[in-house]
Amino acid sequence: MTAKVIILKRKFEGTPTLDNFKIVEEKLRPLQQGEFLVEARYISVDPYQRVYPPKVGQTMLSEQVAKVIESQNNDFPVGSSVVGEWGWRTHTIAKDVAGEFCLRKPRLLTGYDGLSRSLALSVLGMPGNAAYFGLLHMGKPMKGNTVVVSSAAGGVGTIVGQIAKIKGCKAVGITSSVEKGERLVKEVGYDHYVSYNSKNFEKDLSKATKDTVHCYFDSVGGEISSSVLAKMKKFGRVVICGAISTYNSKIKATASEVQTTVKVQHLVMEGFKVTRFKDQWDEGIQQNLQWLKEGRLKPFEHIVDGFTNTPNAFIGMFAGQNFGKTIVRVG
Ligand SMILES: NC(=O)C1=CN([C@@H]2O[C@H](COP(=O)(O)OP(=O)(O)OC[C@H]3O[C@@H](n4cnc5c(N)ncnc54)[C@H](OP(=O)(O)O)[C@@H]3O)[C@@H](O)[C@H]2O)C=CC1
Ligand SMILES: CCCCCC(=O)/C=C/[C@H]1[C@H](O)CC(=O)[C@@H]1CCCCCCC(=O)O
Repeated sequence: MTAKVIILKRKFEGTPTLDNFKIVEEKLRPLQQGEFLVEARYISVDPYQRVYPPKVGQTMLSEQVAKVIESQNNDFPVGSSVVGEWGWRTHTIAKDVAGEFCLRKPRLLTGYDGLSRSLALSVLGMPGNAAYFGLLHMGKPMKGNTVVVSSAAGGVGTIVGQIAKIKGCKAVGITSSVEKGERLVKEVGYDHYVSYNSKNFEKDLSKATKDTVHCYFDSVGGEISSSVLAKMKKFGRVVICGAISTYNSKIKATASEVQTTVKVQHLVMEGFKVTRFKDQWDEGIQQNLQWLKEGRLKPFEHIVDGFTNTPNAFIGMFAGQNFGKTIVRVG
């Protein structure tokens, strides 16, 4: 068996380009006891792969949903579907990770009858839990609150907006264009959208929020966030999920002055990495699954076909080509 593997050929500098990646072939040896051979079905591309890249020459990191096609491990029989951290590669000799549940441990996908297994990389996986725990544990949205979400049309943002609505809030989504904004309202259920590329951004944001933001779920940072912070209500909560507007910057971003607003408005600003919730992981997955089955949570996935298109999917995500979670469907 020969695997196709995408490695980091050149260190990222600025926005990723095709030249950062190389596809190589790797001949796989026969399985040993305890191992199983997985064939990728869906590969996740995520902003963190830009922030925490592998060393040059090594495989791009990521989770994937795969099928077991050969096995020397009774816990992972041939034909089963698994999610695991195998990176941008078509085939992998996998083994279990000793000990308790962790995100590095291969997990069998069960209970997916009638559902696409790609959901394990979106609503029923890491982005779903970032939305669930980030909004509910830190954003603490209360009925009637106005919740603003940046990168609202993305993998995490499409879920945050829906959970905010489930909790009885008014949801305002920020995105790059009118087209994506209209989809946020019509398809996702946001009450309003604001395009950060509009020359009336400040005015539009004021109108959509009535200058009263109780909770800001921030995935972008930078100037967009300065504008939202200026509209926070006293004792508001700011959840720092990410800062994608800075990830491709060649100059290290310095902190802008938020102290005055945070002080004057008595804001609580809290950041998180979703891995912090590993001990409660299943709570988020099960709640999102229940909402999905009840039709209260809709999955939004931007599916890109073909393994060799994985770098394009990654690059496209930074250019905002996605609506929902970017996932590569292999083969
Ligand atoms: N804290 C945690 O544990 C986790 C954090 N994250 C973070 O959440 C954020 C969203 O991740 P994810 O949902 O996977 O990705 P998305 O699906 O949201 O994709 C990225 C989006 O970012 C937007 N974007 C790109 N460049 C800029 C820019 N310069 N300014 C504003 N928006 C920009 C684009 O949308 P648009 O067209 O609207 O510009 C693009 O679609 C990231 O910051 C990521 O690092 C994700 C998972 C877990
Ligand atoms: C905590 C960031 C570590 C990044 C590198 C890494 O170890 C990735 C681990 C992922 C694992 O494959 C399954 C996951 O869910 C992990 C990613 C968690 C991402 C958290 C931070 C995301 C961000 O800042 O965009």
